[in-house]
Amino acid sequence: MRRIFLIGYMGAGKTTIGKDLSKRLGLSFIDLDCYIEGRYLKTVGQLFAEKGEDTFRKIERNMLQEVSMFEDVLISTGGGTPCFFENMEFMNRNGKTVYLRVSVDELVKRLELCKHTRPILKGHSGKELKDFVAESLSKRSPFYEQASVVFDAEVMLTDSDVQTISAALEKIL
Ligand SMILES: Nc1ncnc2c1ncn2[C@@H]1O[C@H](COP(=O)(O)OP(=O)(O)OP(=O)(O)O)[C@@H](O)[C@H]1O
Ligand SMILES: O=C(O)C1=C[C@@H](O)[C@@H](O)[C@H](O)C1
Ligand SMILES: [Mg+2]
Repeated sequence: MRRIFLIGYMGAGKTTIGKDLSKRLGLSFIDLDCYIEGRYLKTVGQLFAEKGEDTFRKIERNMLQEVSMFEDVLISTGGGTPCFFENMEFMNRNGKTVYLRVSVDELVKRLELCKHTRPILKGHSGKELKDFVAESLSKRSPFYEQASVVFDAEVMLTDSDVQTISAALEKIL
């Protein structure tokens, strides 16, 4: 049985790279944010707005535990998933965790383009966005760094990079 959890900050590429990686490894793909949206028939943004972050985090933990029943699967988590409750420890007990590490400057560049779909960024831009990302990444890093494997995802990963990651993961699965 093989189960991978892809973790990292918003914009690290968990959803983008996860799809490709799962195909190469012959695993089913689940994006935890999409799974939650499908179950609640609401976007993550709507859930934050209507129920608040605390309730979203409880939903996220419950859905994480539910998708972790699946076997031979790659699960792309939400950016905050490893940092609440005992989720990081839970993932390490139930599969291999893979952290996509990206610097603050690169994250800010990517998030400027898609920040409106991430409620936690609260529409910040420019220096405010950079300060926010720097502060929250420093709080979250101790969780992310508990991953079984860390990959540098600073540059747009090419086919051959994803192939290298896939081959490295084959060895530890
Ligand atoms: N390696 C990369 N280089 C440059 N841009 C990237 C890279 N990976 C993803 N992106 C871009 O960054 C944006 C965010 O990527 P993606 O949605 O995969 O991040 P995520 O880690 O799933 O974030 P979230 O935690 O918010 O779900 C997308 O617009 C995507 O095209
Ligand atoms: O980093 C975060 O806290 C989040 C990341 C997204 O994947 C979503 O789960 C949500 O927007 C919260
Ligand atoms: Mg995602």
